[in-house]
Amino acid sequence: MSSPLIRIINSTFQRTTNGPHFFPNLNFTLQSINSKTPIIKPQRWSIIGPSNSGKSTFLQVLQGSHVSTPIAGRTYPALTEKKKYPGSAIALVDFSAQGAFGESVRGEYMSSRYESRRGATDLTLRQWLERTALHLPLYTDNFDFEAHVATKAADVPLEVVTEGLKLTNLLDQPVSTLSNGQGRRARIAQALLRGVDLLLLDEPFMGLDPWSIERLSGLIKRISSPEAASDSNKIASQVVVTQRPQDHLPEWVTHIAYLRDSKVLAMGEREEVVDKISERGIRIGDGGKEDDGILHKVYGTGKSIPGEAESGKASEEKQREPVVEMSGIKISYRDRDILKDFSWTIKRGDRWGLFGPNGSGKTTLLAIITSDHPLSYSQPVKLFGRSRLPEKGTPGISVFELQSLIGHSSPEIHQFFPRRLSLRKCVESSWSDTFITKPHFPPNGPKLVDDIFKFFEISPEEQKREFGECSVSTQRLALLMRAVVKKPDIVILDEAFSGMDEKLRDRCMEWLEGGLKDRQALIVVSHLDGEVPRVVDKWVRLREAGEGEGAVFGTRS
Ligand SMILES: Nc1ncnc2c1ncn2[C@@H]1O[C@H](COP(=O)(O)OP(=O)(O)OP(=O)(O)O)[C@@H](O)[C@H]1O
Repeated sequence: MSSPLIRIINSTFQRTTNGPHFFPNLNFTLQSINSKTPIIKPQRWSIIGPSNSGKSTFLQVLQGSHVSTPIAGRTYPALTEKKKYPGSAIALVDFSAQGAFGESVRGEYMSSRYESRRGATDLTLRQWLERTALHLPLYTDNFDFEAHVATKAADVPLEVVTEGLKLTNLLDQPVSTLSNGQGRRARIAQALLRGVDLLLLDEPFMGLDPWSIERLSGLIKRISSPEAASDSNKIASQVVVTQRPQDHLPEWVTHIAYLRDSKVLAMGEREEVVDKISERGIRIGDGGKEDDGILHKVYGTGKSIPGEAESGKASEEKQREPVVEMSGIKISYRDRDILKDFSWTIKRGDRWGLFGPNGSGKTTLLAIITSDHPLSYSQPVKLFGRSRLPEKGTPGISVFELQSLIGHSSPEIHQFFPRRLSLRKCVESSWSDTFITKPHFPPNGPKLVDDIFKFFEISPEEQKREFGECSVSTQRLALLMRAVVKKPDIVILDEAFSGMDEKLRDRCMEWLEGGLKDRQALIVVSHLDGEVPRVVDKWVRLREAGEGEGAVFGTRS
């Protein structure tokens, strides 16, 4: 029998010796798979719980963080045998909104993501992976990185990892320009390159398209198999993931710990825990998968209509004013076409879903609408009937005008939103020129803010809480409220519900169903059916480079 990788016996944890206790009397064992005594059935754990239940903290405990009482209650027998320390043998990859790439993006806001001339400190994916895998500094003057990388090999070949994560053709791209999903895959590649024994992945599937989920899921299964552990040419690492109760439960998960309020509600073999938890009325898995959902139609075999979506009520359709008119957009980076001859008209009252795999150009298109993309000046796009630059005596539409007409929530805004602002100030910043400048309230502004907080039952006391202190679920809610509160003509919800608890998400859906006015247009981006509001009735699906020509349009009905 091999020694366990982690053994926790009847231990309780604290952040500091005077701080509150969590996971009281925890017992947890993770068997190790190694080449000498392979165990037949690998243990693959999923730590499940709603937002704020302590999932990330649980991973930190496994990693060796936080004070354990008794100190000797938490040990790493298999690592000790190999003379390894948890710090070097265990990697925790969390995709928390801030600092996804550490120093390499240095607080640049999204408009800079699209600029072609980049600073010397902006690393390519290859440089970033090589430097972090070899524990080199990211930037140092007068240091010959190339020579250093050439003489030192990483524990695991770069190509093997990047191939497995579909990153090979992105290696020469600056890391700061990777799409959300690409960035997540890059973070996992970075950890794998370090050749760790245990990979702790905090919500790894969030924001990934169905194909990337399948690929990553397959990779996790492969690297954590006894076959990989016994073959020195293969990448091998045990894996523990966290997920929300409603997320799809991968078939390879063998063990579950279900958490609530930093306590373990049930722990053990998969089926046992699923049964035990369902007795309490909690459902695990498959909340985001609906066979009759809109995404089934978008990506499935359902018929789609090439060209612009048709509406049955043609005359009514004609009367509604367009708020966005794109005719023949073309975006390419170096030799890669992202969007080619793309046309799209969004009218008042439209409820659009914008779908497509990671990296297909959804965020880029939205950045053209919000004018965060420099190409919004030169591309054939009209916003509210006007171009960005003056045209035939008609003045161009300014960034400030656009800001007042558009409400926007996105992972990028989440990433850069100031953590010190209160929830109330976050929502009020809907009327500000920047996140932190004073809002230009209309007369009914404060009342609109009061009303929306009332709808979501957030008391004046709770409104004073700092954004950074709140759970990711509450942060996402605050950003959604910020996007909709001023009742803008265009509401853009880019993955606005990812990281949100199911109950809160449903309440947001209710708000959208009752709260949106006919003059408002809605654009939603999501990779999960459960996160597409029912009001969305039209869709456009982009394709990834090399996946086929052109976008496809369709309707829900
Ligand atoms: N400056 C740049 N240089 C090269 N490629 C870029 C640049 N900026 C963006 N890209 C690429 O453009 C493509 C579109 O990115 P975008 O963020 O719009 O995709 P997305 O559909 O929103 O993806 P996700 O679902 O992962 O958020 C990606 O492949 C990205 O790597």
